[in-house]
Amino acid sequence: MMKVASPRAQDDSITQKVFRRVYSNFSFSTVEDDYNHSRLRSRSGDYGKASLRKRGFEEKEQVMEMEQMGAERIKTVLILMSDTGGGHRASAEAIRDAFNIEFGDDYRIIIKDVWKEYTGWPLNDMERQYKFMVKHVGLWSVAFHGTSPKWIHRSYLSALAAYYAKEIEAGLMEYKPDIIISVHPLMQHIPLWVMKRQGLQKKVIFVTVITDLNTCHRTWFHHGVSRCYCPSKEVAKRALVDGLGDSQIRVFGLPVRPSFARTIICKDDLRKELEIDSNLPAVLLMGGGEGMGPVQKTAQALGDSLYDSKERKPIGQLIVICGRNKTLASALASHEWKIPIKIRGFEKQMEKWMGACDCIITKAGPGTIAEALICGLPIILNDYIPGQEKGNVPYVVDNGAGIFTRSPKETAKTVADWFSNKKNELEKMSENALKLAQPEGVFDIVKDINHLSQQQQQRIQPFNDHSY
Ligand SMILES: CCCCCCCC/C=C\CCCCCCCC(=O)OC[C@H](CO[C@@H]1O[C@H](CO)[C@H](O)[C@H](O)[C@H]1O)OC(=O)CCCCCCC/C=C\CCCCCCCC
Ligand SMILES: O=c1ccn([C@@H]2O[C@H](COP(=O)(O)OP(=O)(O)O)[C@@H](O)[C@H]2O)c(=O)[nH]1
Repeated sequence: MMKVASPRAQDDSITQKVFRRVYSNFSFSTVEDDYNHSRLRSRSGDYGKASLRKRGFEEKEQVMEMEQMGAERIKTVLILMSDTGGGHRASAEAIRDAFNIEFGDDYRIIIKDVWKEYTGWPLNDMERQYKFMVKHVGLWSVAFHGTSPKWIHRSYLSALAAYYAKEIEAGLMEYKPDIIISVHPLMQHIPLWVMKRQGLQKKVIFVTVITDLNTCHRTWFHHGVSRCYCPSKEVAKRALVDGLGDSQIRVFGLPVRPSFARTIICKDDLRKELEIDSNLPAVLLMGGGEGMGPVQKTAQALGDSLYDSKERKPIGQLIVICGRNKTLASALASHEWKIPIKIRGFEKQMEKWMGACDCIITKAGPGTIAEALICGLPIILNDYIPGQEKGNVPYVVDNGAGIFTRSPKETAKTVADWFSNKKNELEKMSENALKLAQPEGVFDIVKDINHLSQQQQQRIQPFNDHSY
């Protein structure tokens, strides 16, 4: 059951609304540059302006007619992401959904991996190379920390930008964005460079939404952005140290899909729907979008610890979400289990699975952590990727929302205790998780972007009034 967000205040009359939009469009489209395109011209052309001036907005019918002719100005938002892990896509989708809920058709949202679609090797192959590197953690650690100095990552990215300049430019310009949102650490430098080359820095709003909770890479912090949305105070401090200004930084939380924030969770109903035993406590075990970390060993240990061999009955049940890791799913399916278990692949409605469970075991992926906090799930972190995920461990543990252990046996014992003689501990951690959660963060982000966009329109408008 979804709680629908209350629609935006509709205090403007339709005439005012159309006036505001037609005028701001016109201003935008009179600026002479390659960026103007036929869609904008036809939406905001001379007919709109002349007719509005002549008739002074007296006849509502004519205004309505103009709206039908396309005077209504839809803004295009291009979200740049890459499927290196599952978190960037989840955050991009969260932002898209929040725009739709808050602003309806006012914004057209496009989510793209411009690298994959428009460039060649190695940029178009990041997913595969990233998977390889994080499997060999030493290699990833060297790459992550070795590219931290600005001069190193800038040189790399400049070389790539120069090599693929035309392709990337074509890729970005195809969508004619009014606003670009990057949710990826490697998607600041090159797009901003393209925008500078095109003279678009003042016309296209560029913002970064950081999807790491603490020890993020320095490529996230680019001085040329209008806003850098930080999910936590820790990240905001790093942004300040890296030279971003107060006016650029906002701390609203990591963007989580509105289905988490705006769904009323009824555990019993969810369990019925998902065909999960309604009487036994349930632990959710996962490892990000790729099913990474010690999932198989942990599942086996839980199979033992959640079975009371004296009473010959289970004291809990296990849900394993393997994501895109098919090998893991089939290995688990071939095992014999003494406790109720569900083994699933990539799930689209994670809010339901989290809502149906009592605690979660996961690697320290920021997306999964932020979602689990919203669902009030105590978290056992059993792994982290060196670099960007390392800081997520103290973020959870120091705030009393979970524990960290790499040992599958210790993990399994902790869950068994939580489900039997340490229920109070589980409850306390659940309360702490809810305190740390920021379910409205994604809405605060899109509202702020909308505000930026309105401010920009107002800046352009006076110039236009003079020029006409
Ligand atoms: C003395 C210097 C030696 C340096 C060695 C140089 C090797 C260069 C090779 C690779 C570059 C590595 C880039 C490191 C910076 C990455 C910044 C970062 O935080 O990346 C994280 C993302 C993944 O996102 C995270 O996923 C997590 C879960 O898995 C979690 O969700 C988290 O929230 C996310 O933030 O990583 C990437 O996207 C990296 C992909 C790069 C791997 C492919 C390498 C080769 C392919 C293309 C070249 C890319 C451009 C190189 C420019 C590097 C400049 C920093
Ligand atoms: O079957 C799955 C497994 C994971 N996820 C989502 O993928 C994201 C994983 O992001 P995280 O930052 O935790 O880790 P990553 O996959 O980036 O390593 C989270 O939003 C999960 O809810 C999902 O939607 N379905």
